[in-house]
Amino acid sequence: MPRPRLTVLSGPSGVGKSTVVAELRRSHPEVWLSVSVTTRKPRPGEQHGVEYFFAGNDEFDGLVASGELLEWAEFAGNRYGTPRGPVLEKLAAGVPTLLEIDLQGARQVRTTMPDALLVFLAPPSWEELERRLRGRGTEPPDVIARRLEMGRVELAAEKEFDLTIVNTSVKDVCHRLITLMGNSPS
Ligand SMILES: Nc1nc2c(ncn2[C@@H]2O[C@H](COP(=O)(O)OP(=O)(O)O)[C@@H](O)[C@H]2O)c(=O)[nH]1
Ligand SMILES: Nc1ncnc2c1ncn2[C@@H]1O[C@H](COP(=O)(O)OP(=O)(O)O)[C@@H](O)[C@H]1O
Repeated sequence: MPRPRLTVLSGPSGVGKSTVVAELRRSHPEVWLSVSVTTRKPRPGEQHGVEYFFAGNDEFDGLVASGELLEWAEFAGNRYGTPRGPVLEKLAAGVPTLLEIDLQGARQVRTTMPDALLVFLAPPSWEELERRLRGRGTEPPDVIARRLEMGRVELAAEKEFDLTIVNTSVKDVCHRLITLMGNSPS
């Protein structure tokens, strides 16, 4: 049986990562999408245990202290982390697994799980990235400015990834990802 592949999807805020993950959840239930823990407040429509596990600062501190996170990072004023146990269980059970995490998290996974495939999701252009982030309308202008600043840093790190997919069409991105995840690491 081919080994299942741990795949990481990263890219600047607003590029479409959540949209791609939501489409994968709908169209490819055979892929397991890790649910991260975050100290960020839920956006309208986000459900505890679906998009994220929403946690307080003390709870997050506890998870870090007890080593329950595979990786974690602070991003734009909030903390985010991947629960370790479920990821290892799914991989051991042969289930293709996807983490949608930021650049700092991707770097940690590169070190701790060197077989992982690191995929960078890129916008068609900087202008389109700004348009998407502003168009989403979920953050106030100061938070958008901060995320765009982070976005420049993330875009500069593209070459650290195994490959780049440009998010022009969400369906095409999903198709590429599924194809990649079906191929065992050589
Ligand atoms: N390191 C790490 N980053 C995460 C995790 N979960 C989400 N992120 C990243 O945190 C950043 C902010 O996520 P979010 O607040 O949902 O905003 P959005 O990605 O702009 O919709 C994104 O780059 C996510 O990929 C995680 O478990 N670990
Ligand atoms: N391929 C695409 N074409 C046009 N708009 C897109 C595309 N992918 C995502 N979007 C839109 O861009 C905005 C940001 O997407 P989102 O998934 O929230 O990004 P991220 O999770 O990377 O921050 C959303 O309004 C989303 O509907």
